[in-house]
Amino acid sequence: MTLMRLSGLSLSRGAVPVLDRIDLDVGPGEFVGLLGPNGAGKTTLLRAALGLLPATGRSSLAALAPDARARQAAYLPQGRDIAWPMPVEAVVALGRIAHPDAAAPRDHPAVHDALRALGLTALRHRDATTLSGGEQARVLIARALAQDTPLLIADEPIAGLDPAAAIGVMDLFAGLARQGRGVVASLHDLGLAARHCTRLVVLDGGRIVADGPPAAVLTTDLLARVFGIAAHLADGPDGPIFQPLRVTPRA
Ligand SMILES: Nc1ncnc2c1ncn2[C@@H]1O[C@H](COP(=O)(O)OP(=O)(O)OP(=O)(O)O)[C@@H](O)[C@H]1O
Repeated sequence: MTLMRLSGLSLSRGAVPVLDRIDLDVGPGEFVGLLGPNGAGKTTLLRAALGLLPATGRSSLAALAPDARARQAAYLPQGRDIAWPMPVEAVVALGRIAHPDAAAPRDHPAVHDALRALGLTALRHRDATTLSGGEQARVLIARALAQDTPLLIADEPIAGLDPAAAIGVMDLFAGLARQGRGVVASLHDLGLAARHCTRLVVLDGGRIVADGPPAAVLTTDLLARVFGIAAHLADGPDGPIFQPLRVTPRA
C-alpha cells in the first residue's frame, strides 16, 4: 500500500527545471526526511505533490478531489505566521474542516489530543497571534495533527523550535510512523533527521540523488558533494550521531 505515489513529477520555472522527473512512493510506517540544500526544490516538491503547484507527471494526491485529499494528507506549510486573532484551540480545530464532524470541531478528541501532544493545553484559550514564533509553529503542527490523516506532509516543521520542542516533534512524528501513518518532512537538521527518520531522501538541483536508510544516505561523500560540508558521523548507543564540522570546497 502506498500513501503517496509520485511518478515523473517535473516542474520548471521559465527555462529552469526545479523538479526533474521525481519518482517517490511513501508507505505506512515511514518517516521520510526530505533533505537538500537551500533551493534544492524541497518546498516545490511538497507543494507539487499536494497539487498546490502545477506540475507534469503524476501525483496520487494531486489527483484526488480537494476533500478527499484533505482526508488523505495534512500539510504544514513553511510559513508559520498566524494572521487570525483566534483562540489557539479554534486554530487547531481548523484541521477538522474536511471531516463530516466539522460542526463541533473544538470538542473533537483529535483536537484535544493534538493540543496535548504539542504541549499547548494551557495555551488553548490564548489569542494565537499573541504567541511566540515557536509557540505558533507548534499550534500549526497541532492543526495538521488534528486533521488525523494517514499522511502528514510538513515543510521544515522544526525550524525555529528550541531543542526540546524540536526533539519532541521528531519523536512525535516517529511515533506516528510506528502507528502506521506516513510522514514526509523537509528538514535542515541532519542530526535529528538521522536519529528519527526511517528513510532519508536527498534532493539536489531538483533531482533525487539519494534515497534510503539514514546510515546509508549520510555518507562523507554525499555530505561533501551535496551539502559542501564535512561532518563527524558515528554510531551512538541509541542511534546515529551527526556533528557538522566545517564547510568543504564543492567539487
Ligand atoms: N515563484 C518562483 N519563481 C521563480 N523561482 C522560484 C519560485 N519559487 C521557487 N523558485 C526557485 O525554485 C528553486 C527551489 O525552491 P524551493 O523553495 O523548492 O527550495 P527548497 O529546497 O525548499 O529551499 P529552502 O531550503 O531554502 O527552503 C529555487 O531555486 C527557487 O529560487
